[in-house]
Amino acid sequence: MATSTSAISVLVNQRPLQSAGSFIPKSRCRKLNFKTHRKSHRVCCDYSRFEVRCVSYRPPGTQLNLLNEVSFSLPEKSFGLIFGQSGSGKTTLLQLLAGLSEPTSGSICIQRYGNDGNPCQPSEPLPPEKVGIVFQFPERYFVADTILNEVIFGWPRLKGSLQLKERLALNLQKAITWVQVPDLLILDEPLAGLDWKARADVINLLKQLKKELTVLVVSHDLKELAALVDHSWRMEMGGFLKEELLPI
Ligand SMILES: Nc1ncnc2c1ncn2[C@@H]1O[C@H](COP(=O)(O)OP(=O)(O)OP(=O)(O)O)[C@@H](O)[C@H]1O
Repeated sequence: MATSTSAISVLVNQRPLQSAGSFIPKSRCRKLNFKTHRKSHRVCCDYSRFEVRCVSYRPPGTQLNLLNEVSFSLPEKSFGLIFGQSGSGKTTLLQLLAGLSEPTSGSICIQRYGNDGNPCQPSEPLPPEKVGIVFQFPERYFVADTILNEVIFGWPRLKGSLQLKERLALNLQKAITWVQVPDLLILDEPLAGLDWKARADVINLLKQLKKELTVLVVSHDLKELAALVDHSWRMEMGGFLKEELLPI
């Protein structure tokens, strides 16, 4: 069973990876009139973080918050792990990060910092196209092994349309290359239901991906992922998140 491995491939491997450090060009200096600085001067942005600020979520038509003032941040090119009891709200949080639902309050953004540790630009909302998501049950969402095959799945399969298909496929390939890899990759239970070989493959893949992008994982498999983890949080029942070392 290698469902999750192929799902990650669907989202990532078919596209060229960004070169290391391309998330924010090193020491990109801009002339800014940024509010935290009293007067306009040269500001150097050295690194960035994905920041979730005081996010609460209540599904439309319900009376209960699934997430309650969740705040955390993840530096670029680091590996974060969220663990916690079933039903505490972990998947709900990932869905907000991927832009599949909107927070009821709070914000999800990218904040760039200078080498003095202060913000060097106003924060920007995290655009959904910068986020790749591997769902807990990818087989429910995908039918093919590559993005290209997935997208052209419904295309005409008649003999005579081969040329048209080739042309469309070429255009698609260009579009996919243009979109490139996400900056933030989130994975919901990437090891669940896999045999030992597939689990080892996914862990190796995550190790490689961590060099290229920021990774956030929700998992119960804490021991197997521990070596990769830079930051971890526990989601408590009721959708309360707190920073906590892995309990292993
Ligand atoms: N649209 C919705 N409306 C109402 N309740 C919902 C909705 N979506 C999820 N829930 C409930 O919110 C809670 C959190 O669900 P969520 O799937 O985020 O938990 P989880 O921590 O990811 O659990 P698991 O580890 O089992 O995947 C659950 O009790 C779930 O039933």
